[in-house]
Amino acid sequence: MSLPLLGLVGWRGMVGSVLMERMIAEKDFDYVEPIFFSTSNVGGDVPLINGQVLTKNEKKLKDAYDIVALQQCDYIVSCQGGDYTKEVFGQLRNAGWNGHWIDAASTLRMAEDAVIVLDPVNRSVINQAIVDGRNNWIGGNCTVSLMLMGLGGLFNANLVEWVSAMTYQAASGAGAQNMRELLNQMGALYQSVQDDLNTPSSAILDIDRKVTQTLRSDTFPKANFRNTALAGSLIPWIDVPVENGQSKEEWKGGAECNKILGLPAFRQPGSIPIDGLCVRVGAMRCHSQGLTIKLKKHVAINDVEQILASANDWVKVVPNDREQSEKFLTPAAVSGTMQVPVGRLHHLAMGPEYLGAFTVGDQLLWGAAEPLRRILRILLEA
Ligand SMILES: NC(=O)C1=CN([C@@H]2O[C@H](COP(=O)(O)OP(=O)(O)OC[C@H]3O[C@@H](n4cnc5c(N)ncnc54)[C@H](OP(=O)(O)O)[C@@H]3O)[C@@H](O)[C@H]2O)C=CC1
Ligand SMILES: N[C@@H](CC(=O)OP(=O)(O)O)C(=O)O
Repeated sequence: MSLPLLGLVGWRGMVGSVLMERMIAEKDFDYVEPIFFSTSNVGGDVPLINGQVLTKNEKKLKDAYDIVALQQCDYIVSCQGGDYTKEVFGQLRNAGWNGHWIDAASTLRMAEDAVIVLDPVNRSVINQAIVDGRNNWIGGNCTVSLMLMGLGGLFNANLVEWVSAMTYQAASGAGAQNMRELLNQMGALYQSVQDDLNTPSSAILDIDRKVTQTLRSDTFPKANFRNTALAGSLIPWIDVPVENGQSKEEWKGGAECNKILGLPAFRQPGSIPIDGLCVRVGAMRCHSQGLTIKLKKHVAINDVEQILASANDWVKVVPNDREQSEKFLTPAAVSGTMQVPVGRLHHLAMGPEYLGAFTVGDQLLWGAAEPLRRILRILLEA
């Protein structure tokens, strides 16, 4: 029996590469015949992924803008970005293609017929959409998905009145070039004071003065971060401005969370207010979030921990203890892993229903690639 055809677009980018690794690890290619598309190397050889040729028949890269070629696919997964989706998706549907479109880009997320996929949190929404014959499946914003992976238990138990999320987002969310630039910035700072650091008697305020001069100098590498330093600093704005003083990244918190949970649209009666400030920090690929959660009632911390821990297989409750927080609740500990630790759980001074929490997650795994490969498997098994 022939396998369903899976078109892969954007497989060599940063998100796409993480997706490929995860699909190989989970043996997803045993269930599909992949067809690799390219926007830049049409006719080139299909890639070796982890040393393997994954295609059984098609050995050349197809044109990612060739609607007829795309139409042959039963499923298309795109990690190519929003501009590609804007250009191709409408043409494909207008040409009568009714296969499953699975996409990492934000373009279609809020479209009425699109489902934002995060199955450990919204499997019931996905199941209903399958019954309804939906075929547009979009991965959520990384910050949103990671918050829901961490806090899903409280939302599912209908305990959340509102959430304020203060984020600490990694350079990877801005793209591969930004990760490189962050490291170049770190290197430039180090170089500017290398001799002083090697001299134990040097004065720390002199070192600091040189670092600040370097941060502000015209030659500091910062083109990708819109001429702003990230290393040794932070950037309190992510993505374009929208209404109400929010950045688009902040708007996504409310808009996407409510949609993922199957609740009324953000700011409509019955939706959960979710808002905060999104900040870029010098982490590589883990987004962290400091959360203030107003619960609908007081819930004992032991019960909160139990509700959170039992929500999915990846959330890990870290006891609110200094050593364990330092060891397990950091980007350094979580990077490259599937775990989503949540900790610093305690009632806040504002009152017994106010809960403080901190969560960390890899924004390329649960924040981008993993929900896509999981919806593919769900659809293949449906
Ligand atoms: N970065 C993130 O955190 C997240 C991104 N997304 C979405 O995923 C999309 C893709 O993001 P991301 O993977 O970071 O983008 P990349 O820039 O890493 O890759 C996008 C495409 O750029 C082309 N490309 C050109 N030069 C290179 C190169 N040197 N190495 C690899 N690819 C290259 C490839 O297309 P081709 O092979 O056709 O030339 C590739 O598919 C985003 O636009 C966004 O919509 C979603 C969630 C999180
Ligand atoms: N905006 C996110 C990354 C991202 O790609 O988000 P989205 O998938 O919503 O465009 C960040 O900067 O960390």
